[in-house]
Amino acid sequence: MSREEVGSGQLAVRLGEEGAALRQAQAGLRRLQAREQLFGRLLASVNALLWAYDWQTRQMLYLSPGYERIFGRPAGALPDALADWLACVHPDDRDYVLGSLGEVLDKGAIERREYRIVRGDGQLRWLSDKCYCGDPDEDGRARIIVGLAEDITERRQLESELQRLASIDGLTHSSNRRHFFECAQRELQLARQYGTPLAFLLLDIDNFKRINDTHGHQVGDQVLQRLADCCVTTLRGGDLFGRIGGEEFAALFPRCRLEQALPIAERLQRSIGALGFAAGGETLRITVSQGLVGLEPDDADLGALYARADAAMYQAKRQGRNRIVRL
Ligand SMILES: Nc1nc2c(ncn2[C@@H]2O[C@H](COP(=O)(O)OP(=O)(O)OP(=O)(O)O)[C@@H](O)[C@H]2O)c(=O)[nH]1
Repeated sequence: MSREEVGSGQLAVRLGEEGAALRQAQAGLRRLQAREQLFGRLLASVNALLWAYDWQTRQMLYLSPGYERIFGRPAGALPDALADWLACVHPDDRDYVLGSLGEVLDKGAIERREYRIVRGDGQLRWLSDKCYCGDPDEDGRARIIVGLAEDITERRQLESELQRLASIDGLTHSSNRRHFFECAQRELQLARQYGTPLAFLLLDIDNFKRINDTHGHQVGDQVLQRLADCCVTTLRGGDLFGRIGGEEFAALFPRCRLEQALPIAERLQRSIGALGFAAGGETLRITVSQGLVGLEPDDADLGALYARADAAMYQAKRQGRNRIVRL
């Protein structure tokens, strides 16, 4: 075989090898492109936003297409995206968002990070924005934070509605016993802390059993509802009020001495006495007995205040009902 023939044979082999390598590279490229398209479709279809932020350069590196949908704004130029992001955060939550972003550098991950944003159309939305931080580079400097933000507004609304429902009395829509005493406990702590006065009132409908027995439970329920409405409108803004038993209600007057609470109890007595209920062709009137007490230095807890108000209220019953007894 001549030298020329050997040379052209080697060239053909090399060309063949290079052609195979090229086809392999092209197939690899097609697979990468297909995978990129798949990721693109996945990111565009999930109702969440993936993001990456370079803590070192203070620049957003990546925002998935969810940004436009969740924030209701165009993605804009990447370098400004963090500023854009913060501008959309509710002003009261901005410090928290920045602070927790820095915190993730120490903790490695923040699983619960919830705050409010204002969308492009002005709507207020709640975000759950978990974030994670990778290990530092070899030079120990570059820090990339990645995050997953989801719109959780509906969940937050549901939670607060459940909370509201768990704290109100289903019939009168006033605070239920548990919620009333929780709030009263907080007020008592504040009164102790700041040395301010506080008054506590128990109010019980007189002969309510007779109303039920004579006119039926429906009329009884109506009495409870209207009495509660009447108390809420008669009391002042900062006062607490709740239904703590069948026909028993309680009120707490923060920063109010016993003498200052008395005119309020008297006003309640008059407003309730003026209520009229249509029952069996006549107008039914109701009265209430009230026990009113003020916080005293010896009162160890809310229980002590409650016990004295209860004793005062039963004294009012024994004295003939339709009256206020102070203790
Ligand atoms: N309609 C109605 N009645 C209720 C409700 N909860 C409790 N009651 C009734 O309230 C009545 C309370 O009766 P008592 O404890 O004997 O008190 P009272 O008749 O008001 O008598 P005094 O308190 O001594 O004036 C009972 O008949 C209970 O059935 C309610 O949600 N709706």
